[in-house]
Amino acid sequence: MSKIIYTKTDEAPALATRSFLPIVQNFVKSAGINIETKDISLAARILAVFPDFLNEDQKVSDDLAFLGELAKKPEANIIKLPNVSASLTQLKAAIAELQSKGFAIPSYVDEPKTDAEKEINARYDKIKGSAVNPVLREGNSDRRAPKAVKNYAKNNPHSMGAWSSDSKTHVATMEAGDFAHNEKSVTLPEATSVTIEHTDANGNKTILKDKLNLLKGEIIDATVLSKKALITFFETEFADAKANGVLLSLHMKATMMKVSDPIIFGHAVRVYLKDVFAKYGKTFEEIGVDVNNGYGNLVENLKELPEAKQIEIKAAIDAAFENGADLAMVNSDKGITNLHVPSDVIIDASMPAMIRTSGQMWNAEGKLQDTKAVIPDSSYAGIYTATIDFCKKHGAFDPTTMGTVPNVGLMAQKAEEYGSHDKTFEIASNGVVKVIDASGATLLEHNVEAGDIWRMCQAKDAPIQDWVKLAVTRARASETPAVFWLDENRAHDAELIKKVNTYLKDHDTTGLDLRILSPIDATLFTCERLKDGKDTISVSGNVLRDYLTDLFPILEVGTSAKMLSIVPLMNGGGLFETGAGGSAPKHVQQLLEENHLRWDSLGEFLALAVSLEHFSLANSNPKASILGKTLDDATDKLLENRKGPSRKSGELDNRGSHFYLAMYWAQELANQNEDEALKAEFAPIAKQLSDNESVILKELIDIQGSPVDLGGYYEPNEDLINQAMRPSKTFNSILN
Ligand SMILES: NC(=O)C1=CN([C@@H]2O[C@H](COP(=O)(O)OP(=O)(O)OC[C@H]3O[C@@H](n4cnc5c(N)ncnc54)[C@H](OP(=O)(O)O)[C@@H]3O)[C@@H](O)[C@H]2O)C=CC1
Ligand SMILES: O=C(O)CCC(=O)C(=O)O
Ligand SMILES: [Mg+2]
Repeated sequence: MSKIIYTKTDEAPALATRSFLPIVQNFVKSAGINIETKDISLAARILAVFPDFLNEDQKVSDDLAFLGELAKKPEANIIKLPNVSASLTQLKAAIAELQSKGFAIPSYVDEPKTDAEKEINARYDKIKGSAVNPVLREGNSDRRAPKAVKNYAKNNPHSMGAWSSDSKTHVATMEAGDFAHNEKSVTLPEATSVTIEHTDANGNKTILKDKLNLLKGEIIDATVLSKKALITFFETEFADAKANGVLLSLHMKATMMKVSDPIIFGHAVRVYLKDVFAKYGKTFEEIGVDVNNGYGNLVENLKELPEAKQIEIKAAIDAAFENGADLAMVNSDKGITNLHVPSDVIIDASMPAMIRTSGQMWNAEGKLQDTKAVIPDSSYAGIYTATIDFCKKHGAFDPTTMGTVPNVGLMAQKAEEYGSHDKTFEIASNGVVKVIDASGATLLEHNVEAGDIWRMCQAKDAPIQDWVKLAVTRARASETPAVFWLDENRAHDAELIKKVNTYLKDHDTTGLDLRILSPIDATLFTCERLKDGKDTISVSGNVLRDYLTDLFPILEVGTSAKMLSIVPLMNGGGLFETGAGGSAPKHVQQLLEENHLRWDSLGEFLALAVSLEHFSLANSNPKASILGKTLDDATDKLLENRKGPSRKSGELDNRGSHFYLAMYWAQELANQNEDEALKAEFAPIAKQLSDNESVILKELIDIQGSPVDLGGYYEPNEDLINQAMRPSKTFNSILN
C-alpha cells in the first residue's frame, strides 16, 4: 500500500516534528493513510555509512539511499523537512557525540595518510555539506507564498528596517578572473563520455575525472576562478572596507558548494590575517590549521601550542584585527565573526536578512552598521547590487502593499553549479585543463595556474524541458507574468536560452507574458512591479532558485519558512519541502535555555496539505483530499487568529501553535459534509479540544522558562525529546 514518508531531520524542525507528527498520524489514521518516518538526520546518515564499525543492535538502515531511489518512482510521496548541511565543524561535533554514546565510529582524519584513513574520510565527505537535498530532488522546484500567508503579512507586517539613500552598504564582486568571466559552455549533440584532464607545463597528464557519462542534449560548462585574481580582489576590498569605515562581510554557500566555497573562504581568512600567516604560516601547517574551515579552526588548533607561543600569536592576531576592517559579527556577545565558520553565514539567508535590516549587519559592539558584502564570483552578485540600489532609491519595501515573487527553479538531477562538487578541483600546478569526449575531441579548455579552482557543471535536457513546462503551467494557473532570469552574455545561459525558446514552442503560450531578462534587468523589472503591488514569477536556474526563494519571501513575509515548496518529481511522485529555509540552530538554543521553541511549522502544514491532495489523486482516496482541504482551512484560521509561535518565552510557542492547528483542523472536519464518517469521528474531538483549550494552553505555557535537557544535540534521547515536545497531558490524552 502506498504511504506518505515523513523525514526525521535535525535541530528545530526535528524538534517540531516530535510534536506535530503524532497529531498528523492520529488525524489521518482512519482515512487509511499510512505515515512512515525515515531518518535522514546527520547522526543517522553517519551511522548508516559505518555499519562495519557498529554492533548489530546499533546498525541503522541507509534511509537517504532508500529515499533517493523512491524519489525516482511514481508512488513517491515524501515530506522533507530541512536538515543540517554539515560543515566540517558540525560533522566533527556529531561524530564526537555519537562516539561518546558508545558508537565506535572512526574519527574524521584531518590529514589522512593511509588508505584506510582516506577511505574513512571519503565516506565522511559524502555526508558533508548539502548531501540530502540533491539526492532527493528528482524534480524541479515550485516555491510560492500562499494567498493566506501574503494576506497575513499584509495585515500583520513584520519589522522592516528603513533604507536611506546615503547608506554605504554595497556588494563587492570580481570584475575579471572569476567563474562568471571564464565560463565556456556547449550543448552535446550526442551522448558521450568525457574525461577531465590536467596537463602541466612539462606535459605531464593527470586525469581529474574519468569516463563521466553524459546524455544527448545535455549542457555542460566549465570555468575557472583565478587564485591570483581572487587574492588581489580580497586585498583591495578588505582595504577599502577599512578606509571607508564599513563592516566587512563575506557571503558564500559553503554547504551547497562544498568544494569550491571553503577554499575561497580559506583565502579570505588568510588575506585578512596576512601578516599573521606570513609570520606563523609554517607553525600553523605543523599543527594542522585549515582555515578553509574558517578562522575558528585556527583558534581551535592554537591550543596545541605551548602557552607562551599561544600568547604571542594571539597578540599578532589582535593586531591584525586592530589594523584590519571591522568584521561583521555572527554573535557579538561571544565574539564570533563572519569569518569564524563557513556555515554560519550562508548567502541565501544572510543577504536578505541584511537587506531587511536597512542593509546593516552587527558590529563587535552589537550595533548595526553599514556593510561591504563581499561576494567574490560575479555570476549572481548583481541581483543583490540591484536590490540594494533599488532600496537606496525607493526606500525599503512595504510588506503591507508589496506584491509577490513565486519561483520556478531548475533543480532536478543536480542541475548546474549545485551538482558540480564531484567535478571541482583545486589545481595543483600551472597548465591546462581539458574536457575531452569519447572521440578524443576537446570540448572545453582552460589555461590554469596552481591554486585556481576549476569546475564543470551539467544541466540535463529532460529536467530543462520539465522546467519550461512547469514555468508555463504556473504562469497559466496564476495568470502572472513570468521572467526567465537568463543572461544572453553568459555562456551557460546562452545555451539555456536556445533550449527555452525551443521548448516554449511545445506549449500553448497565447496570452501569457513570458520574458527572458538578464538577472540584473530581471531584478529591476521584478522590484519595480513588487513595489507597486504586482506579482512576477521568477523562472531561474538552481543557484538563483536558492537565492530568490529566500530573498523575496524574507522581504515579503519575514521568513522563507512560510513558503509552499513543492517538487513535482519527474516520474510522477511528489516531494513536499516544508518551507524554503533551514534548521535554525538559534531556535534550539532558545529551547534548551528557556524551554520555548519559536520555530514556525507553517511550511510543514502547507506541505502536508499538498501531500494529502497528491495522495488522494494517486490512490483514489477521497478522504485524503478532504483531510488536505480542511488542513488548509485550519491553517488559514490559524493565521487569521494569529496563533503562530511567538519569539518570547512564556508565550505561545511551536507546541501551542500545533494545538491550535489540531483544534481548527478537527473543527473543519467536523463542519464539512462530504464525508460523514470523518465528520462523526472528529466532532467529539473538536469539542474536547475546544472545551480544554485553557487547560492545555496553561500546561504548555507553565513548562516554559527553565532549561531543558534533551540528552544530546545531534542524537538526542528519544524519550527526553518526546517528553519535551509533548508536555500537555490533556492534549495527549485527547489525541490518543
Ligand atoms: N532545506 C534544507 O534542508 C535547508 C537546510 N539548511 C541548513 O540549515 C542550517 C541553518 O541555516 P541558515 O542559513 O542559518 O538558515 P535558517 O533558515 O535555518 O535560519 C535563518 C533564520 O530564519 C528564521 N527562520 C528560519 N526558519 C524559520 C521557521 N520555521 N520559523 C521561524 N523562523 C525561521 C530564523 O530567524 P530568527 O533567528 O530571527 O528567529 C533563523 O535564524 C544550516 O545547516 C543549513 O545548511 C538551510 C537551508 C535549507
Ligand atoms: O541543501 C541545502 O544545504 C540548502 C538548500 C537550500 O538552501 C534551498 O534549497 O533553498
Ligand atoms: Mg535556500
